Amino acid sequence: MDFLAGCIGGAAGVLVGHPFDTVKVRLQVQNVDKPLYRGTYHCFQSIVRQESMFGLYKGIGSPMMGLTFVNAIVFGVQGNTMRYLGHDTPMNQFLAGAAAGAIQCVVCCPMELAKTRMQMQGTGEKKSKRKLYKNSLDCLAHIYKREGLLGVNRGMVTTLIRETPCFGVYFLTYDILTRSIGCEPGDRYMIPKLLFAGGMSGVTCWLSTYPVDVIKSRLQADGVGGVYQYSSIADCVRQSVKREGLIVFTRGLTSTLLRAFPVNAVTFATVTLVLMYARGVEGPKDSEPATPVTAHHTQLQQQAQASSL
Ligand SMILES: NC(=[NH2+])NCCC[C@H](N)C(=O)O
Repeated sequence: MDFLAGCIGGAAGVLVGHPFDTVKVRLQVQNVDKPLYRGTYHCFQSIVRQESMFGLYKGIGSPMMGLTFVNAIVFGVQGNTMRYLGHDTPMNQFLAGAAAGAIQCVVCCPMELAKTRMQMQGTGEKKSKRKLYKNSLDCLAHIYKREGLLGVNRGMVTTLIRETPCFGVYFLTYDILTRSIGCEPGDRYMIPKLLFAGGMSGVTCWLSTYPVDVIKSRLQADGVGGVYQYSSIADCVRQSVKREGLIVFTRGLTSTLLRAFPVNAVTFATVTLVLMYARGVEGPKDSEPATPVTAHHTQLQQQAQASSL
């Protein structure tokens, strides 16, 4: 059930947040010597003006297919790891989230490679008239044909470095917030509280490893137009800091945070509600530790039973 709930939550999140992600990638990867965009709003405006609203949704195929599946893995692995760990402690919340974050990289890395390439296609001075890739799957097929499995997993190391701690923070933050603001069963403000806790979990986790995300985007966009700038992660960091200073690690951060709150508010609230109502019958067995999402529906179930007596 965790997997299905993660699927539904993931799809809801992608629809809400993809335009913000496109702006983030464009700002992270643009050539600082000849910048196309002055900032977040100018980037939004330029994309809509030059590429219509559809320009903001370039590359959505990949995250729509991938993120939905990724969220299914994330919430499925996290829920089952919590059951395996047996006790609901903050450390176990972090560890279960980190395990989920590491495992989902298998899908997340190729998905984000295709997304990044599609989002960068047709931009900058190397704007090629002929579109190289028809869609995200065609993009991955091209890369696989040219560079094999290694090529399709370009950016895997930075993705693992970014995702493993980040998802630990993601679930730990949600656990702490939902317990401290009290998403009590029958609480008339439960939904807004779930949305707030989910949104803040997304913001916190993106902030926790954002510099790594900048490097990952640059490595995955490297080679668009055939010119490779970076020979390694260290080389990418060195060149980026040398040319732009430490401020480079904040490129696209505003758009990322504007995206992170609504996307993760919707994702976590959707997952929690789907689990609550879908598990209304069984609820977590006594032997199962409550994960944040299962804790909610157990409380709600008790409330519902009490009120029906
Ligand atoms: N690199 C990260 N911040 N990973 C966490 C991603 C959380 C959520 N799936 C999102 O897209 O916002």
